[in-house]
Amino acid sequence: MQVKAFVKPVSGSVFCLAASFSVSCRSCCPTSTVPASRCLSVKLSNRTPRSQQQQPGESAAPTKAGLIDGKKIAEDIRKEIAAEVQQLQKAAGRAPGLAVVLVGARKDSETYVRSKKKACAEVGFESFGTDLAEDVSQEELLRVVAQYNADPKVDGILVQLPLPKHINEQAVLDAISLEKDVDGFHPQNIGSLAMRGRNPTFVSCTPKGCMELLKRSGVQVAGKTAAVVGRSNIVGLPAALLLQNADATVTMVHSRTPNAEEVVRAADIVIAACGKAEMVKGDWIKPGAVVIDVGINAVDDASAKRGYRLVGDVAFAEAAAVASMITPVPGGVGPMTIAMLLQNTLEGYKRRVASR
Ligand SMILES: Nc1nc2c(c(=O)[nH]1)N[C@@H](CN(C=O)c1ccc(C(=O)N[C@@H](CCC(=O)O)C(=O)O)cc1)CN2
Ligand SMILES: [Mg+2]
Repeated sequence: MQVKAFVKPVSGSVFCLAASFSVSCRSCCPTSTVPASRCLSVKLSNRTPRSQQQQPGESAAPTKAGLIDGKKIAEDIRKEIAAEVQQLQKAAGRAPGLAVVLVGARKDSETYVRSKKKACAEVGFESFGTDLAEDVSQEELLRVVAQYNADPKVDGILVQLPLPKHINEQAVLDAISLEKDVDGFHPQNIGSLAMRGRNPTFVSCTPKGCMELLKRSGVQVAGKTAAVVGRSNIVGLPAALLLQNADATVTMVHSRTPNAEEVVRAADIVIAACGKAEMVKGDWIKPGAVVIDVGINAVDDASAKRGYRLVGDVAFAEAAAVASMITPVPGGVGPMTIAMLLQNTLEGYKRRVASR
């Protein structure tokens, strides 16, 4: 079996799965603490002339994939944001502000909202929160959104999804001011993404996080073939548009695609966001492809502490044996969603401060 080395300098986040390192060496990452003598990447790249080495996303013989460490990349981004906030807030006279609206008591939503507020505190943002009962009226929810739209201390607003069935979700998302739509779910933001020459005010966090993972892992997107599995407004559609805007040739795969496996197998870059546990199998993956797994699915596991474990939309072990790089679940795309939310809020803050 040919084992490939990473040759492009990448952030401290793609690490050698085969060598079981949790951080990479300095040839992979300038800030890494692993000595080069222990790094599989270095050993292998010493063997092959640089010009002959395979780039991430280019096809080659089967290989052990490098892990794209979203948790570490998200941490790096939070540090960058914290440093920028420190610099900006004195002149601005206030910190960036994010308002988080939670409806009901879903455990997962409560966890995500808590994580978002914690992340705000970590980077020096002010967070505002409104928790509403499961049976809140749409009118009351819209009133809360309108209040935050008018609040000068609030740069970003998000309503945690999913919402209870009796609420018209799209009507609520449409009510968030375009300038504060840090989730990027407003139809005008998605529409602008689809049009050449128009930039959205905000790009939705999960697809933006996928692109950031590719960028910080040294994956060249331009000229590559990409498959996006899933066509949701929140992830699949914007992810496909972002890849296309980055000059990839993109095919979307969904439940009515007759030749899904074939389409995915032709792709240099795969973004899996179909919400079905381990649906994308190892033999769907083109050797050397880069795999970004958006799925977070809980599967029963009596041996796990919580009684379940999380898996992605990709059969990880099988795909990792074929891909050149892959994101894990957990610790891949998930943490990037919150890092991108912070980045969007900072962008909104900077625009609002500059326009005063
Ligand atoms: N208004 C929004 N609602 C929802 C969004 C969103 O972007 N905006 N996305 C998801 C939930 N979500 C953030 O809200 C989110 C999901 C997962 C993670 C994450 O870091 N997951 C961890 C695993 C966590 C665990 O152990 O359970 C990981 O993948 O490593 C962060 C944010 C739906 N709603
Ligand atoms: Mg556009």
